[in-house]
Amino acid sequence: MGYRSVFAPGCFKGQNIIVTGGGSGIGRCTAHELASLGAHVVLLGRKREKLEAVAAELREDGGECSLEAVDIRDEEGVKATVGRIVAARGRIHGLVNNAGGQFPSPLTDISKKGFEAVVATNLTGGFLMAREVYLQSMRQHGGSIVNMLADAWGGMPGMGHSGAARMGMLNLTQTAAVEWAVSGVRVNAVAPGWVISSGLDSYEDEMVKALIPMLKKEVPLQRLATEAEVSGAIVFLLSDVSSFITGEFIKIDGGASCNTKIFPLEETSASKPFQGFHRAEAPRILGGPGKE
Ligand SMILES: CCCCCCC/C=C/C(=O)SCCNC(=O)CCNC(=O)[C@H](O)C(C)(C)COP(=O)(O)OP(=O)(O)OC[C@H]1O[C@@H](n2cnc3c(N)ncnc32)[C@H](O)[C@@H]1OP(=O)(O)O
Ligand SMILES: NC(=O)C1=CN([C@@H]2O[C@H](COP(=O)(O)OP(=O)(O)OC[C@H]3O[C@@H](n4cnc5c(N)ncnc54)[C@H](OP(=O)(O)O)[C@@H]3O)[C@@H](O)[C@H]2O)C=CC1
Repeated sequence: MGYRSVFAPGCFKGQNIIVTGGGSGIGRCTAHELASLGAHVVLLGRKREKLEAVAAELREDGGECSLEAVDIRDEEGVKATVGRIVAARGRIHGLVNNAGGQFPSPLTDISKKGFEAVVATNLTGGFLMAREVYLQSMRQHGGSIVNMLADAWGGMPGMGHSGAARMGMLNLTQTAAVEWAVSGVRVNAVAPGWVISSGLDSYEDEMVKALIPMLKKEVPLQRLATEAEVSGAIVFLLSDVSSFITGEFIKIDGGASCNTKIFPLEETSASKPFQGFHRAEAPRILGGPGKE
């Protein structure tokens, strides 16, 4: 039949792909996936030593990579960094806007500076990266951008600054997709729920431990995601398999956002509230008004 999967070995050969936050967690895992598929990965983050450690791992596995230390919130730094990458590599085929994070805190305890630091990290920084990559390479040659969101579809106590930034990033994803489609650039996003990653090391052990039973109650698949489950979706959106998908996002949340939470998960998974349910009995079962 001649069918060949794009995820076949070497399917990203000849492509230069920037992964921000490539020195740890989901970024590191994505970098491994892409390098194993033949891409030249440009690892980007603030701490050079973290990037060097991941670069050594990739090279040990036979992968190709380079690295750039920059704070994505620094406009001039981002411009110069993207300029150096284009000068060295010729063009940029893909950007994974993964760098980000926050500190958990109730809204009343967040200072203006703290709020702005989180918005700058999760929204402005991603904007600066995407804009520069577009202006300096993708506008001329096309490409694919994948932005990082989070499971922020409702209020999430302690994460108000981050949730606001991620929802901003969703609209930025859609707007960039529309404005840049004419240049052959696709812009999509992934929205994970909680992921077992190095990122969780920055949270207190007690908080992470408390999360597990909570997630079992709220997440239909009853666990946290793995880094590879997120990087798989990122690679799909970067690849030609998704060539007619733009302005879209993929939730990687084990079904959490589909769960209305009206009934406890253990009840709904067995459809217990509706066993033996007949429409005529609705007023009796649900307690609402109805015809006698
Ligand atoms: C909405 C749904 C979200 C779902 C999330 C699901 C789970 C997500 C998990 C993850 O994201 S894992 C990744 C975790 N990794 C990180 O968070 C690392 C990156 N984070 C950071 O670098 C910081 O948190 C930062 C604030 C985003 C940036 O740090 P920066 O070095 O620029 O800030 P500072 O100069 O240190 O501080 C600026 C400002 O912010 C206040 N602040 C910083 N940390 C805290 C804290 N722990 N508690 C309270 N306030 C904090 C800091 O105090 C500064 O403000 P002022 O005090 O000077 O007013
Ligand atoms: N783990 C989870 O449960 C979830 C994570 N996410 C998001 O996924 C992304 C990856 O998270 P994860 O791998 O778990 O966490 P990590 O903390 O391991 O990764 C975050 C990366 O972002 C980099 N980074 C942070 N701020 C900046 C900055 N200003 N400039 C450049 N690089 C920066 C860090 O590198 P350095 O320290 O070198 O700057 C780090 O490598 C983040 O955006 C995170 O918020 C979303 C939903 C859930």
